[in-house]
Amino acid sequence: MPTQNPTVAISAPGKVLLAGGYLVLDRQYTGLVFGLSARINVISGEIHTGPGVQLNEIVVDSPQFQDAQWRYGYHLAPEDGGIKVTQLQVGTKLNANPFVETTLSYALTYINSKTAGLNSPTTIRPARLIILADDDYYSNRGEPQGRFAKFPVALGEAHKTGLGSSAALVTSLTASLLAHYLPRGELFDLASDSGKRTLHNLAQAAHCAAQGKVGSGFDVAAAVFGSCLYRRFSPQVLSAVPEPGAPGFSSKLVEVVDGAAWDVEFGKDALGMPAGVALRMCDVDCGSQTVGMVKKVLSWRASDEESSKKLWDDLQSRNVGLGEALRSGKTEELPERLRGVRELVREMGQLSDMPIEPQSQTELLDALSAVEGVYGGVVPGAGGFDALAILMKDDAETKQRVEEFLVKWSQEKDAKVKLLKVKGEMEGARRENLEIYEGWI
Ligand SMILES: Nc1ncnc2c1ncn2[C@@H]1O[C@H](COP(=O)(O)OP(=O)(O)OP(=O)(O)O)[C@@H](O)[C@H]1O
Ligand SMILES: C[C@@](O)(CCOP(=O)(O)O)CC(=O)O
Repeated sequence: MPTQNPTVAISAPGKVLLAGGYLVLDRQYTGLVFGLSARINVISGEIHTGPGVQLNEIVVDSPQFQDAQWRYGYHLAPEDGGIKVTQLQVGTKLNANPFVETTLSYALTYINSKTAGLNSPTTIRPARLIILADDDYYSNRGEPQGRFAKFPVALGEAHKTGLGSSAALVTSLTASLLAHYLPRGELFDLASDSGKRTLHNLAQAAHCAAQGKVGSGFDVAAAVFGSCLYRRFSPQVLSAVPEPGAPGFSSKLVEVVDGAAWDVEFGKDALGMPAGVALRMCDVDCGSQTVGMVKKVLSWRASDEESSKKLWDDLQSRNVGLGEALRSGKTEELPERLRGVRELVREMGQLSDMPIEPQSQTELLDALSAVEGVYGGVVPGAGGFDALAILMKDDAETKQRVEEFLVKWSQEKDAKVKLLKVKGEMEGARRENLEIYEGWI
């Protein structure tokens, strides 16, 4: 009788790129990356074949959202194509989820190769995976149920707050599959450095494939390792991986994931958060189109290499100074260092004709920075209208002052600005105990 695969729960944090947006796309520069306490959780468990469940079927549920279930068949593709995953049509709806589907193809192919002695899809038994997201990932949430809110809408209609749900999802889903099918201590142990590296490499490959572009990967790095001083991997590390199911996909994927070409750096000791200081996120209920912004800024950089290099070098130096002040606990330096970073970010926006720190965000940041107990803040990552990142004293009085200020600001400006529950945190992906999901699994 085959042994049961263990029911496993793994969570991964969201992300905020406090400093280094755009620069971190180039390996010459680094980014101050913080994990966030808003986590994406994936619980894996067996499903028993029976009426309605095919022999080779994996079901993925996102029970917080309406109609959010994806069912997949899978088979071993010929010519070393790995495990090919195909979404099964249920009724008339076939709402694809590229992040889930691509992650299944990549992780199951890697897993199958690692149990290659059997070289049969039966080593990958049917499973059910449940995705639960802390509610700060989306603005329009319904009734909270413990850490997890029920959302009154379909996933596609949820207002994202830009905390990196896709990277956290791909990471926790990858880790859950690895832990479910490769028992801990034999071929995969998330608690070990080698296990985290395997998870990072596999999740980066899947996330970049699902997104259809190779970003810097800081978001997956945060999901795996938590807060760190991040230097991206060389894009060509992933360039030779074929499509899932294509000849040679399996061998190439395993060669890349297990290979030594990953020149990525995660300076865990190079970044920290001083005691008594909290990184908080301020949602402006809007959002940004990162891809278009990146294209415009990089086009400016290419068109004006000399002055853009000087600006980026100066900004890198100010970003490093901010990271140093945080690591060493020099909170008295934070206001000036945050102002210095913002000044060059605004200049980059002006020169590239891309409002990285739009006027309305400038006004809000300046006003917030004047609230007692607030050190300052930035438009993180690509900037625009995603949630702001602010550094403030980690005490109830400051939190109350900030929330009162935001209520007043929202009324005066006819805006919807609120402090999210989420906080910066150092830890990356981790196993969770099942009891925190009571009522959901
Ligand atoms: N709870 C969830 N269940 C299933 N899929 C999810 C869930 N949350 C996010 N996703 C997947 O991730 C996608 C959102 O990723 P996207 O890259 O657009 O934004 P993000 O990663 O949340 O934020 P950012 O702007 O920081 O990248 C959704 O379209 C969906 O495919
Ligand atoms: C602009 C960029 O440097 C950061 C994007 O950050 P965010 O998605 O806005 O949180 C792109 C990248 O690093 O992949």
